[in-house]
Amino acid sequence: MRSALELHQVTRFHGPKSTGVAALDDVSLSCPHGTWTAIMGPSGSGKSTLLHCAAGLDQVTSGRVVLAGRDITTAPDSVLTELRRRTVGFVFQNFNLISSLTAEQNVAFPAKLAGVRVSRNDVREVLAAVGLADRGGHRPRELSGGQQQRVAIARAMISRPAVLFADEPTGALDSGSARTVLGLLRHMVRTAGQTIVMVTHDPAVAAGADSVIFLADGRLVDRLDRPTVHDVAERLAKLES
Ligand SMILES: Nc1ncnc2c1ncn2[C@@H]1O[C@H](COP(=O)(O)OP(=O)(O)OP(=O)(O)O)[C@@H](O)[C@H]1O
Repeated sequence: MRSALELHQVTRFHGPKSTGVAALDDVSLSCPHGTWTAIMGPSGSGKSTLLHCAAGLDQVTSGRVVLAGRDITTAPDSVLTELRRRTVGFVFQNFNLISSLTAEQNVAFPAKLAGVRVSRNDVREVLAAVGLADRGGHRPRELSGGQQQRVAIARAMISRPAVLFADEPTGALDSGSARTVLGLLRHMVRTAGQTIVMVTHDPAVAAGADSVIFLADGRLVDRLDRPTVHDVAERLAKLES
């Protein structure tokens, strides 16, 4: 099976070589299509840097990144911009919805900005898929945190991204809403074959994924397939001690 995302010996250095920091150090990783990968590790271990390099938001110092079959390592800005619009989707901790726009308008807005035509039907379909068919006319303040995050997921999904990147997608949610959002992500992987790459600090969230990779000091140091909350928490505690 071809991978949706591949990192080959990726290093990302910040600052001058003598005094700088290797935020990522020789990381190789393959995420097959239709799988959900969680990235964990202590604070400062390189999780966000990995996500940003994988999504084409940051450039690697050495190594290669192949996203949806395309080597993006040395791609020019114009290609990366196009890629961000059409090939990847992003979901962040704080939803990043526009408060003056309705849920439907929020979902359609980035696509419109990118000059991509989306029909009202497309918007309604994707909102229905996240269980918000009856909330399209509501503004963010009229929605719960979990509902706002589901609007953000619908917004990311409308371009049918090859990879959905999520940075602490449940970090701002109560446990009930977090469960709903995680259930939705699981459903997207299982029924639509969506590929997800997610950063989280929470073992219970990581245990929803198919695999968990662990970073420490920029290096990929461990991996769990079919993770349980207990196993994830134990491995993480070992890295943090
Ligand atoms: N722009 C930058 N300039 C210099 N150092 C940086 C820069 N960005 C990140 N770093 C360093 O690279 C390392 C990895 O940072 P990164 O944000 O990827 O870690 P993280 O695992 O996501 O951390 P956290 O869990 O605290 O968000 C850290 O030591 C950080 O200080």
